[in-house]
Amino acid sequence: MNLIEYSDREMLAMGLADRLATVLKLALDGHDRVSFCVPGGTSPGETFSNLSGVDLDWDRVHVFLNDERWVPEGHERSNTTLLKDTLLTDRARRAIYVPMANDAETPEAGIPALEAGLKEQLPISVLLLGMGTDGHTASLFPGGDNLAEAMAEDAPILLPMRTESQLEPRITLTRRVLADAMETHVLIMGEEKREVLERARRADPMDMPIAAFLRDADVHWAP
Ligand SMILES: O=C(O)[C@H](O)[C@@H](O)[C@H](O)[C@H](O)COP(=O)(O)O
Repeated sequence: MNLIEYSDREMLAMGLADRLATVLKLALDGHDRVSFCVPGGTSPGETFSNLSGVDLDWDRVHVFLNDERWVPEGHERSNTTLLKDTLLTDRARRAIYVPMANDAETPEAGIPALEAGLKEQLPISVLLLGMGTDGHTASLFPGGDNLAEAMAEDAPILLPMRTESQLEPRITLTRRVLADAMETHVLIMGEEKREVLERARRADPMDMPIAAFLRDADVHWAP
């Protein structure tokens, strides 16, 4: 793991956007198209806004989420809405959005169509992950009802995930899909998450799923 510390959150949002732009450019130099997989939640908004203004061949960049909360688009907890409002705007409006949500009633009903679209995006070229204070990443939650299946080597691309700590059902890319990424960056902010990160470095991924992705990752942190 490579830890990159920034003096504050604004510097992180600038530095991380810059780093992601560089790795996306490098990937675009070597490939006709690249896939860029990003988290939802509250942390990445400013980084996304900075990145959206970068001059890149966005029309060759396929963007999708790590995971989604099963709520309608436009809902305040919709990661898709966050992505469209903060990243897929400005220059990055030309990027190709790959859906991680649809209007099916349940995750189980929605997943087959989403998997069909995601299949051709793998392996992920550039992966950005977030982390929760319980050590979850994407929607790989400690204690999640499908965690064992989602962490397995033979997991499907996507699985539903339900857990008591979360209001609504989720869908998540599984461990093997995320772990296959060519390049992994993790975004965390605040002292509490820094302590969680230190614990996660020695943890069993079934207890703290972020542990499965740290070894080769660049972790970007600000207080
Ligand atoms: O939908 C989500 O919530 C995520 O994609 C999730 O894995 C997130 O990255 C972490 O929970 C951190 O969330 P915060 O940035 O809100 O702390």
